[in-house]
Amino acid sequence: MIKILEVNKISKKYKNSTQALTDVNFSVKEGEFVSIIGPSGAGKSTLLRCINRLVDASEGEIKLDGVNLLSLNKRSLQKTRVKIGMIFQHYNLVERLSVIENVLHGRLGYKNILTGSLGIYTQEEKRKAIEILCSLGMEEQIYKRCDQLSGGQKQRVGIARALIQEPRLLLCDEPIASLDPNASKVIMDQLSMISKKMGITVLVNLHQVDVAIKYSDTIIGMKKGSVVYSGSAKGMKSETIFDIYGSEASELGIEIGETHAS
Ligand SMILES: Nc1ncnc2c1ncn2[C@@H]1O[C@H](COP(=O)(O)OP(=O)(O)OP(=O)(O)O)[C@@H](O)[C@H]1O
Repeated sequence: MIKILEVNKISKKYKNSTQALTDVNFSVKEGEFVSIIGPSGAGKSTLLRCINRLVDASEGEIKLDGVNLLSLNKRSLQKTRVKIGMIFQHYNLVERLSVIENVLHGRLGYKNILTGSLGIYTQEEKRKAIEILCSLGMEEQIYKRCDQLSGGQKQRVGIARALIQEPRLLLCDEPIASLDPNASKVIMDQLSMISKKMGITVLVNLHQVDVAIKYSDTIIGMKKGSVVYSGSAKGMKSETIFDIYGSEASELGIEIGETHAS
């Protein structure tokens, strides 16, 4: 399978001297479902943010389809960024706008300043927005304001907004951290469908190790800014989880055998 993403020797030091990432290396294949796990402060969010350049890495290269994202100027970056969808823990929606308006915002990367600022979308874009929302079970919410939605519904709007971008890669920063177990399952099932049926590569930060193991092809385990495990989800052993989480591992209460069986 083709490598869609290559992260080579990435380090990030914030201005306050926090070394958030040190020599991070991994690659992701097209259509793969990859979870990044690790304790709080391990660098998971910083890593995702470096990939879409919300944060600039201090060293290294990040290649998407062979193009080093860190070498792109502002204009080229804007063009390439439409290939990267992003989903956030707190959804990042414009709450006073309708569901469909929020979804259409996902097309802004394809617009010029005028059509973008006036919110001018084609009939085809509107049709596509509705089609995506229906495929995510949101047919009854299309014209509702986002502040009338549940957390799980808001996250589905976030997913729809990312999908209408027609991304090659979907980055999800703790997409279920604010959701109850039922809503979390709906979102994880939809992300899995996006990877397996639509062939879009999914890279997701998760705190829930059991969920990561259940849904992922590959797991990247991080600790103190470094990758300490990179391999198949099925190959994860209790010792690996202990290595990643240290004394926190027992508090997570994960029975690895049960997780693999589910
Ligand atoms: N903007 C910032 N400026 C300075 N330091 C930061 C900034 N963002 C994150 N950090 C620090 O970088 C390190 C990694 O943080 P990061 O948020 O990437 O970890 P994380 O694994 O995503 O944590 P969590 O699971 O709690 O979200 C931490 O020490 C954090 O305090």
